[in-house]
Amino acid sequence: MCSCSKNIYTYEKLSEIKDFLTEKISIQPKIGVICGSGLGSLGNAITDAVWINYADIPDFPVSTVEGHVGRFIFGCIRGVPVACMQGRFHYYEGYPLSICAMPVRLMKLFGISHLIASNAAGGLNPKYKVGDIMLQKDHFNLMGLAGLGPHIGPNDSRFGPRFFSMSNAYDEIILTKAKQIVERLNMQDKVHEGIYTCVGGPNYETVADVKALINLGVDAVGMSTVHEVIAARQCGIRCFAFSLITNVCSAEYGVDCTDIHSEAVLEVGKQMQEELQIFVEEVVEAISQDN
Ligand SMILES: O=P(O)(O)O[C@@H]1C[C@H](O)[C@@H](CO)O1
Ligand code: HPA
Repeated sequence: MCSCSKNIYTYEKLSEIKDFLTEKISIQPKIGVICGSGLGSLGNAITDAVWINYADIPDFPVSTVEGHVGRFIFGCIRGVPVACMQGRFHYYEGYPLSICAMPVRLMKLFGISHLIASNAAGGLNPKYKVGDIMLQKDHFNLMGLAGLGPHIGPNDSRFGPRFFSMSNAYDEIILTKAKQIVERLNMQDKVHEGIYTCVGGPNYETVADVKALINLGVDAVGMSTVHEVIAARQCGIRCFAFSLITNVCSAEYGVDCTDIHSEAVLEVGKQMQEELQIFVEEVVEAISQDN
């Protein structure tokens, strides 16, 4: 499969999926939340929840990765209606980027105005430690430079214009509010602001990869989010994203990095789940007050 293969998730198909889901829920989500690897517990913040497994949605892909439950939760966080994805789709699972980003377009059809995306990532910035959080100030679109994207192929303008700016991809107002929340929750010692990039994976990076990414000004590396934010910006959704640093990437040969594996990534998510849940609740509340 390649990123430019025919996109079966047309506007009409996504409208059908939306109608199917609408019959099962009683809220109209305003904010979309995507839980990263090991961060599914962010869904615990949701009240009046309705869970819908991806496997039960006609023509929907399924999550094949551990740490991604594979379901939507529709409900409220602090009274704000949300659609939460407990599990996303990754390029390395064999899904083209158009499918990886498809749920963002689906959530747009529900009327979401904002997206909160989270991910597990490796720290490239030498200041980052395991368990730290990086608020995404921007991303470096490495896969895009290689000609891969969620929007390659015919453009349906109902999902946004063919050409669009990515210069304010991460909303400055939400980022400022998130930084205020960090101070209020006394998390400033472990929170940074930085640049994320997405690689194809599923292997982690070589030392040469790490050195190159550092030279490119990237602070954390993962395997998601960038294409979701591109699809979101194309259709006018305001974005906020953060990375949980689950491991640090070595830029030196001879350092034993065999502790980088998916179980370790999930374990860090587990350790941080309560703190991150409160953080996300606060961000949702702050976004809702902004509108
Ligand atoms: O879904 P995210 O981006 O959080 O997942 C990251 C990247 C890989 O899927 C996995 C690596 O362990 O975590
Ligand atoms: N590299 C890429 N993706 C990741 C990493 C990493 O080191 N850690 C968690 N997801």
